[in-house]
Amino acid sequence: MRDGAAIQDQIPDNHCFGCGPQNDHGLQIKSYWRGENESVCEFTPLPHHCAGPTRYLNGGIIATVIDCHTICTAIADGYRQAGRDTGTGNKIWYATGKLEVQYRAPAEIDEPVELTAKILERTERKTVLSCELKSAGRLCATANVVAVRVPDNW
Ligand SMILES: CCCCCCCCCC(=O)SCCNC(=O)CCNC(=O)[C@H](O)C(C)(C)COP(=O)(O)OP(=O)(O)OC[C@H]1O[C@@H](n2cnc3c(N)ncnc32)[C@H](O)[C@@H]1OP(=O)(O)O
Repeated sequence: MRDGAAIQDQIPDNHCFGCGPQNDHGLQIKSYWRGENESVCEFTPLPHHCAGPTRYLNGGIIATVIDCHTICTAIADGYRQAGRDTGTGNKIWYATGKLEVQYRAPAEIDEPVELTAKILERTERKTVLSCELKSAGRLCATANVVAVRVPDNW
């Protein structure tokens, strides 16, 4: 179950490799709210996103999708906290201050990965999130992320 349109399709001017709709060479992940403090994302790897063995997903790609899913969640939450629809009015941007990933099991290259992010804490300057990544129902990575509010000219 997920709520509304993709968060990334509501954030303007995003050329990010992982989540920017404006980046034709990027991963173009899509994240959706699931309730108040949780968001979900499903990403289908391509064969060239592999690790050394071609059957497993590259760890950098795993970090990137976790990074982008959580930071976009923090951005959308920033708009919610401001009482605005995502992407309306003055831009709200967050950058990754900290991204800590634990790789618990390999993720299959030929299965979609499912990400669930949770907002644990928020202040005016930062949002702390956790994230789980599953492949074929197996927990493959967990992460803690600190998203830091940055000016809209960052
Ligand atoms: C259209 C836009 C769509 C964008 C989507 C992008 C998704 C992908 C996101 C990325 O990949 S962004 C690229 C990777 N990240 C960077 O390049 C960030 C580089 N670092 C910085 O620019 C600055 O260090 C940063 C903005 C993160 C923080 O600098 P500040 O001087 O503004 O922060 P400050 O030191 O005042 O700390 C603000 C709060 O954040 C906390 N903080 C900052 N860095 C931290 C850190 N590394 N770990 C933990 N907490 C951290 C800090 O403790 C503090 O918390 P409190 O308010 O509770 O005291």
